[in-house]
Amino acid sequence: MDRSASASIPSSTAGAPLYSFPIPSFSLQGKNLSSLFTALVIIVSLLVLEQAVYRYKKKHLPGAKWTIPLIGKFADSMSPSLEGYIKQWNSGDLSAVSVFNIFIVMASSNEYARKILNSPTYAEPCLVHSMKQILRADNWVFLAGKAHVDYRRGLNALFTRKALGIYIDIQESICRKHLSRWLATTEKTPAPIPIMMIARHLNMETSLGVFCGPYIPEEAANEINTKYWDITLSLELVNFPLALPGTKVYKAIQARKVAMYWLEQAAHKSKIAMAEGGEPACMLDEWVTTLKDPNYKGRREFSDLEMAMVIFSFLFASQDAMSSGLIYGFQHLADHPEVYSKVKEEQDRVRQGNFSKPLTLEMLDQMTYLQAAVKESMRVMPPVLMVPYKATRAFPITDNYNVPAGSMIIPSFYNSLHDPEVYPDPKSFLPERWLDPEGSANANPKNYLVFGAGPHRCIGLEYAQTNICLVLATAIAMMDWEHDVTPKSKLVEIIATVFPKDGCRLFLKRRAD
Ligand code: HEM
Repeated sequence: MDRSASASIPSSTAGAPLYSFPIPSFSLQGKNLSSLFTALVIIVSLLVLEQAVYRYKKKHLPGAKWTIPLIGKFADSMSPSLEGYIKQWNSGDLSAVSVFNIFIVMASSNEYARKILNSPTYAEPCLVHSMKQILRADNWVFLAGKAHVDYRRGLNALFTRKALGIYIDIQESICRKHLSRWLATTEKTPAPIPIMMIARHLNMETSLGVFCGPYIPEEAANEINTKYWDITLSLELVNFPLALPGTKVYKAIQARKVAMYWLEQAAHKSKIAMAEGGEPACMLDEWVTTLKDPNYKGRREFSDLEMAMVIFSFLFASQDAMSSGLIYGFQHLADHPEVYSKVKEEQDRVRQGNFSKPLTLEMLDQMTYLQAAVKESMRVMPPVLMVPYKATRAFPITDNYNVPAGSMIIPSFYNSLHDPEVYPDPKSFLPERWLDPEGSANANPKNYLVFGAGPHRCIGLEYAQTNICLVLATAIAMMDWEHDVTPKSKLVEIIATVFPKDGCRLFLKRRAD
């Protein structure tokens, strides 16, 4: 038995000298020395190999010459900043970083961003690393090639003009309900309110209302809304690799389970309601009805689980991006009184002074200035800054650079949307640039990457634009707002998408007329 002090005295013994902790003793002789030496050689070799592989993959691309061992730029990816990204994008049309030994190529120019989005043979969306765990690996969004094209074709029926016409009443009534609550809050305490979280709630209830209609009770919508924040928080470029209890990904998976429970129930109820001859009143109903149409060509049977996964993918794609678009819509209008008053004049004209008349798609079509303002708001501050793709094979992106197979390759949209050749004075919020059909903004639609491009281009883009216009039009019908500008208003918080750092604080006042 070892009688040495270090082996026998527990470390918690009061008064025990520091040296008496049970530190494993290495006798620096013979076999132990050679094991230690071997271990050191292996570690150093692995570290050298790591650097060599990074340098080999990076070649001449701009980026750090060396990568921080094991973690790379993990710390930066934990607290991303728009300024940091802009610096990276401006360092070259293509640039390299490594995080947790995932080699990442950032593409900032319009040419390369579009090339990635339009090259399904070489690259496919990988969203962020954790997404397969959160969305489930069998979610349709992870399909590739023909399987993806066919599946998506069936879903297009949910975003036709006819379908959008069904959704509009739901959108408007939920919007009016929420805006009335916002006003009631400020009437109690006339302080400015940060709209970030309440706009997210409005958006969540609208999405669930549009997607699932009466089949999701309000308590469920509230529960999903609260839990969903865990999903948003988990959307980091690179997460801790294991979904252990307590990690962000683990919490996000629990939140998905709650949402999926309600969505599956909703799919089931919609099928029953439509089988009983009900009229379509939401997206699920529209889908179930389309599948029964004798002229419909495509797969006809979808289980409740499959339908729930599709609806969850829509929720996932829309909750953060749409909330960001909405919040900056409010902020940009408040910060530009000349634009705000033109939007108000247009509302008066289109609604002919009747602000309680229900909105229709035709009325929204006539709000061309508001549409331009919404388009411009998302150009200045694109909700989605970039979309991570993965190189499925060596991708010859330029004549002298192949993105190595297995790398992350991230097209970013910011530089395309701030190209001074296409959008003169790119940082300024100028809706007028969209009013001239011959102007450079309209002449270069390839630069407007707010909704991506290629086979994975946002399927919900018309619905999204309509909804942001509808919320702002309804808000103008019900209230006036002013921005409580703080030192953080112009700073950008990146939590999956972009938000003003102070949560966009607004003074709200019920419209007098
Ligand atoms: C302002 C709001 C929105 C923005 C800025 C936005 C932006 C985007 C972007 C950038 C992509 C990736 C495109 C690509 O890889 O090329 C995308 C994909 C997608 N979006 Fe949206 N989106 C918004 C709202 C919505 C809504 C409301 C829905 C559904 C109702 C939706 C559903 C989807 C889906 C399903 C995809 C993946 C499509 C596929 O892989 O085929 N999005 N969106």
